[in-house]
Amino acid sequence: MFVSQRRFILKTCGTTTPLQCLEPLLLLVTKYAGFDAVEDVYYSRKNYKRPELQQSPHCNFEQEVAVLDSFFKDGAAYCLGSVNRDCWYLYTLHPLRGPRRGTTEPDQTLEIMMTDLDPEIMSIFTREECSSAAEATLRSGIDKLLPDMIIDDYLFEPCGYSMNGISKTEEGPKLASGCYMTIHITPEPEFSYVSFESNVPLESYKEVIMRVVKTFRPGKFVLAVFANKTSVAAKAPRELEKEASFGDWLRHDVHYCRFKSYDLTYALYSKFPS
Ligand SMILES: C[S@@+](CC[C@H](N)C(=O)[O-])C[C@H]1O[C@@H](n2cnc3c(N)ncnc32)[C@H](O)[C@@H]1O
Repeated sequence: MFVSQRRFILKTCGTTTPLQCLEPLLLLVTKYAGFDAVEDVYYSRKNYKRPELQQSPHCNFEQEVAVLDSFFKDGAAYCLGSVNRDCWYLYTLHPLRGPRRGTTEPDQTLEIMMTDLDPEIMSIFTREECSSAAEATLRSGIDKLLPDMIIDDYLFEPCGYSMNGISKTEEGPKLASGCYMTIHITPEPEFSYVSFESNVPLESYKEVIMRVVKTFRPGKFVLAVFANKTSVAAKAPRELEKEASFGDWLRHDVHYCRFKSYDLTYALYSKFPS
């Protein structure tokens, strides 16, 4: 969970039920932070491998949307990608119509959702191979993905890895202060999955994406890149729309979307025919 002055970011996994925190979260924000309106919401996830194992309302996106709609009156739900294969669901407020309240401070997000990962790399994220999270961070090269990050990492027993990073604010940072990156790794070969997310402001994400996919070597990955008009990354969604490959990974699907103040590109790449 990342908390900043005007925003919460919650990332969960497994069979957690993040939408159930909406009501208490909104109450707490009103009571303790004095905010009286929600400026925007981004609820997103990749399609599940085994949706039937989830708990309500997360077994299907329609149920999730119904819960979100009960809180927000101007929400819009999207599915990008192929509904019978790989896709990515998004619920957000203020699609294209209506006045937008609040500020338009620069904002951008890069998400890379990777599946079918190289077992040799995945073995790093087990207690058998590494005795500490710090060792796994160094051996995998996670520490080199973005410069100047203070990393809080965790290696699960017997396997699994999570890290949260915040950019350093002193020593003349190469990155803007307050940037985050977060990586979560499920190394089990039957359902291996790695998610990477960051709000680092860059004009182009091509190099970071290449570093990330070379580090984890997925068979397949989904990209989602958001940027608003005031961001240095404003042109990044358009740039990625044109990117037919990343090294050995070929693109199989792409969508470019325009929202009121954000542009978004979704794309699916794989090493094999999809
Ligand atoms: C990356 S973790 C989930 C991370 C979660 N978002 C977090 O930071 O708490 C998922 C991987 O860790 C393993 N794991 C081991 N113990 C776990 C636990 N107590 N909770 C969640 N995952 C666990 C799972 O088998 C899976 O490979």
